[in-house]
Amino acid sequence: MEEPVDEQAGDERIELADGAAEFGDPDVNRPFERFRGEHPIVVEGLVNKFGDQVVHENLSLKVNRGEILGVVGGSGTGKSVLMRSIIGLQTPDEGHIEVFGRSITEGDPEDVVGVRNRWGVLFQGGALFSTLTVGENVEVPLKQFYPDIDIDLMHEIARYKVMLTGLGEEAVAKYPSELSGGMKKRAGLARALALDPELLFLDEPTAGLDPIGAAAFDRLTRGLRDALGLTVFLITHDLDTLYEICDRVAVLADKRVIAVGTIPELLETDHPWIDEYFNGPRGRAARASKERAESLDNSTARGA
Ligand SMILES: Nc1ncnc2c1ncn2[C@@H]1O[C@H](COP(=O)(O)OP(=O)(O)OP(=O)(O)O)[C@@H](O)[C@H]1O
Repeated sequence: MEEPVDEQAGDERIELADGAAEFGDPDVNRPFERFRGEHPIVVEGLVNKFGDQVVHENLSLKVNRGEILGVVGGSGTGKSVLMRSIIGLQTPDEGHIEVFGRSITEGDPEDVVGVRNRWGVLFQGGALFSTLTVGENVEVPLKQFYPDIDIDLMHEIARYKVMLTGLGEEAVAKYPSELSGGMKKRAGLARALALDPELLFLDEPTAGLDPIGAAAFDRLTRGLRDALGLTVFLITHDLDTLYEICDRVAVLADKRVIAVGTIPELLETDHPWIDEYFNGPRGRAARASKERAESLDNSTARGA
């Protein structure tokens, strides 16, 4: 038997179907889309050259959704160039990069704009605008991507993001020159979080911080990843950071990613750089510190 046709309901269905079709189109920028695939970042066969200098040659890497991936390598091995390639600030000579399943290296640049508002970046040193207050710095990406947003709402979002990074409310009105190094990093992080990103890029976030400040920043990074469900691409030279918060570590050497895995997995490889890095005096000290902290945790748990 045929269903009775309700013209009004039919119209509604058509309207909904139209809307759904528009949002289902992969070419449309969907502001509230969340990536559900396994690898938010996929790099394949990357080549980067500056004149005669080959920085990357056939570099490949996949980042898992929800992980904190530490990226290490000697100075000048191309960690920052890799990050810049992924976020579209460096055009590679060859290779393919996808972020959230969309090509960064090919296709319509407008499409990349639709992906760019889904990541946040903390550059080395914070890269804050010195003539803007912390709050105004956080508002920069909001104004860029959501120019019609209500001004009071924008101030409120900026205030919230600043406080999310552990800075007091009074920091909102301060200029970068009035902040300590650690506070600048947090302010830069607040700006990186302005657009509620799914993906966070951190370039040497603990460089220049004292050990206590660095440990606090590590805890903040892990806490934000856990609370907000972020994926974190973290370039660092800080062995304590690797041991404390990174799920996996990617090692850059010989112009490519030579290994990626947990630290115990990396220790099983016999690459001389990896061996020297993790088994050298600093590597041993970081491991001992991690083991001490774990044994303290265990004895506290047993005593409780
Ligand atoms: N715009 C550029 N023009 C020319 N050469 C560049 C440019 N950007 C980077 N390079 C070169 O590429 C190489 C890799 O640089 P990159 O900054 O990625 O290294 P890195 O691994 O991040 O180093 P560090 O650990 O010291 O920060 C370096 O030799 C650098 O001089």
